[in-house]
Amino acid sequence: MRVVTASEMYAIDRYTIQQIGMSEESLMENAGQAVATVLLERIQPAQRVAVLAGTGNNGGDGFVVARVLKSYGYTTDLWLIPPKEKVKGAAKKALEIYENSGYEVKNYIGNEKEFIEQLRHYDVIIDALLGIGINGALRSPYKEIIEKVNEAKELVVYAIDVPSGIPADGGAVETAIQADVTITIQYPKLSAYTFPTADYYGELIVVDIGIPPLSLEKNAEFRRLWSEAAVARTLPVRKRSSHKGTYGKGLVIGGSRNMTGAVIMTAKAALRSGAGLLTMAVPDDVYPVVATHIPEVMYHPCSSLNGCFAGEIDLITLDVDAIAAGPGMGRTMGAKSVVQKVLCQDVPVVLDADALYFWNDYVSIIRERTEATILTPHPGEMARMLGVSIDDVERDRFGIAKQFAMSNGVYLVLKGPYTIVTTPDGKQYVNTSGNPALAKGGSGDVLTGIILAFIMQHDNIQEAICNAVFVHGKAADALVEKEHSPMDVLATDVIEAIPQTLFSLYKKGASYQKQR
Ligand SMILES: NC(=O)C1=CN([C@@H]2O[C@H](COP(=O)(O)OP(=O)(O)OC[C@H]3O[C@@H](n4cnc5c(N)ncnc54)[C@H](OP(=O)(O)O)[C@@H]3O)[C@@H](O)[C@H]2O)[C@H](O)CC1
Ligand SMILES: [K+]
Repeated sequence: MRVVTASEMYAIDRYTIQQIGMSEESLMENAGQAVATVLLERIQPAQRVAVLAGTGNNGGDGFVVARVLKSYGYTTDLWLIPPKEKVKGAAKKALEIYENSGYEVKNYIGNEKEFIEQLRHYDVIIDALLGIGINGALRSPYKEIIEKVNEAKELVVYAIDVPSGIPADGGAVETAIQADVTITIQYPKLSAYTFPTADYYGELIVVDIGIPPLSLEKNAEFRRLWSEAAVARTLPVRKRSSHKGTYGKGLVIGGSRNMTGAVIMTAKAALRSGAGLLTMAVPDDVYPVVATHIPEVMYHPCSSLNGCFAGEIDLITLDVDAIAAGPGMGRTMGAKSVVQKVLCQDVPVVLDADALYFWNDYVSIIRERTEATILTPHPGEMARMLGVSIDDVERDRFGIAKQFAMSNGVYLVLKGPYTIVTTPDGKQYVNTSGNPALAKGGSGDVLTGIILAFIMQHDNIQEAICNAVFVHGKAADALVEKEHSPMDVLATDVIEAIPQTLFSLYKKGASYQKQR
């Protein structure tokens, strides 16, 4: 499933109309019919419905929906918010068809009191006030109407395309429809995957209105959801002839006197995710503590200074296939020097946490690298690396991630709800698993371990990273679906949930694995 911006959606519409030859009216009819099909399955015949329609084509979709619901015998009122003369183009045509079918329009203007009075008699509101054409802060009377609808908590609200008031591309929200369900036309919009806007969508349902894929390919950048089906399809298959070396020799670098747990979690997660052989490089001061925790790894104690890396690491003798550096290593000059040495190795490198701290000192080395560099910042780290505020990052997660990945030639994993993976050529993948249980210290360390293990087992780095992000979120989902609440889940619980998650994904992918 692809995700689009408002301007891409308009370009897709234009192309479909002008180059492919579908009429605007038929697209609107398809949109209204597709939305109505969902509504007919969900709304009970005894429920009273109000369709609230605005000036634009979102209102036009609403006219079609109101007509279909009435044709099926539903008690439905169509409230037209602007004066009728303001309705133009395809929406005007849809309104004519509605009226020619013998159905009545209720005008908001002049009947404001009646509207407010009626509101409490409805069970269901269909929000066709504003779609992707919203510009600037909400104007009267839309603002007041939306506030009244939101106040009536007993109403079930279905929004068409986007909850009215939400900017399609995401950003700050002052007033917007708080939908129970949003039925999006053809492709989800960015704001369904950024915050705070995503919180207004409720359940998201996408309906197809028959726009050919060619219109999308010609007019939209590559941005897609990475779902369970994609993971099941792309998980690597273990060959019967394989041995421990087949799945890579990985190196995890991290730890310091104050933070011994992070690197242990990274290593455990990597082992649970299929790393063939794993070595941990830790400051020799903390080696005795770390070594008691994991019997399955080899160790490479490094010289330490005040409990942290002193700066030396002998990477030549280690001979590894991929490296993850950062968890708990501290923000010292010694740590910086170790990371710089790591980046000079000709193997894929994952940098997380403290390894991102001295970003400006690494940029030039990273741009010269030929093997993959994978960075996994959370929004706070991303903001620091760019010298902007966290709000700036959150407001434009997609844009910022793309610009950063392309200009530095890295794979960027911008963490958060709906983690975005961006490849060096700017393709973007939105993760669809995970829940607030992951908003806890240690989550990122676990993800780094899974990524390290997956990039060693898969020859496609993008698929490996996307799958790792998905498995991490899915393991947390599995925990809260069974005996955990989102509050009590620990990062170590997530590691323990990796086996069942992989087990179920492999089962789902069994048919693909046979085909390969
Ligand atoms: N392929 C598709 O996706 C299709 C989508 N359809 C639907 O069309 C809308 C987009 O339609 P559009 O007419 O471009 O935009 P809106 O419906 O959102 O309405 C824009 C008008 O709303 C007024 N406006 C804008 N900003 C504000 C504001 N801040 N406050 C109040 N009002 C605002 C403005 O009108 P004025 O005359 O009042 O200036 C805009 O003109 C899309 O979301 C889908 O639902 C098609 O039906 C089928 C194809
Ligand atoms: K809407």
